[in-house]
Amino acid sequence: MAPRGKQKPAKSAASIKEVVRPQVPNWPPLTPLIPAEHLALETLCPGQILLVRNLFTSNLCKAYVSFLSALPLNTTPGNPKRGEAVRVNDRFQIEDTVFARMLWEQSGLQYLVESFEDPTIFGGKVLGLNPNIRVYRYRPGHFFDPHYDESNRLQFGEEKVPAKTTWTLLIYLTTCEGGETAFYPTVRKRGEKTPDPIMVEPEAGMGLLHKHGEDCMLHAGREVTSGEKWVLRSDLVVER
Ligand SMILES: O=C(O)CCC(=O)C(=O)O
Ligand SMILES: [Fe+2]
Repeated sequence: MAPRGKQKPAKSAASIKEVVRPQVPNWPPLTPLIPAEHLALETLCPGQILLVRNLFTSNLCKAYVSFLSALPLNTTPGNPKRGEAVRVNDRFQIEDTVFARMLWEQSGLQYLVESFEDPTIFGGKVLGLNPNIRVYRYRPGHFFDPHYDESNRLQFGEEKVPAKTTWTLLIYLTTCEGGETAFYPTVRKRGEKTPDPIMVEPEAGMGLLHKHGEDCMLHAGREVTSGEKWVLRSDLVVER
């Protein structure tokens, strides 16, 4: 007989798969929504930061926060890898092509991006949203230190089109105190005064797009002081 404790119960193929690839969430439907023609992509910083107010209605935000609260969120440890920004929040991450497509097509984002006055700012032919969906919950005391977001290469869609991410998408699902997304413009000429940071206060339902990759602005998620800040994150994907 094998010594006690040496034998492990055999895992079925299904349970191994679950460990490696968590099941995709059964996301709530994207309704109610304001028709896309009634929304607008506002420029906060030309070629760098765009905002869409009421991308999600307050009822939709509430439905999402209640749904997301039941997901297995992981608290990110405060010890990042070398070169990574300190980030303290609770997060959930999933590869979900179906949801990414639903969010792109149904929320109004596709319409807004494709009808934007200067489509060149997106850095190529926009294909949709990154299936790498992230959910963040920041509780009081949580924050994301200053960092740059990288552009990632991927094969997009069933046709595996060579693609890359060019802009970060954040959708704020709550309004809270603190928790601003702060952007730090760089000083262009020597001796010039450091410009004030551009502060975006989380507003339930607001979408934010900001350019990332090589000319990403340094940015941070400031500490939440009261309430909870919930964010859905993806990226714009373009052909490469
Ligand atoms: O939560 C925020 O305000 C910023 C999030 C962020 O910078 C990121 O996801 O890379
Ligand atoms: Fe970021």
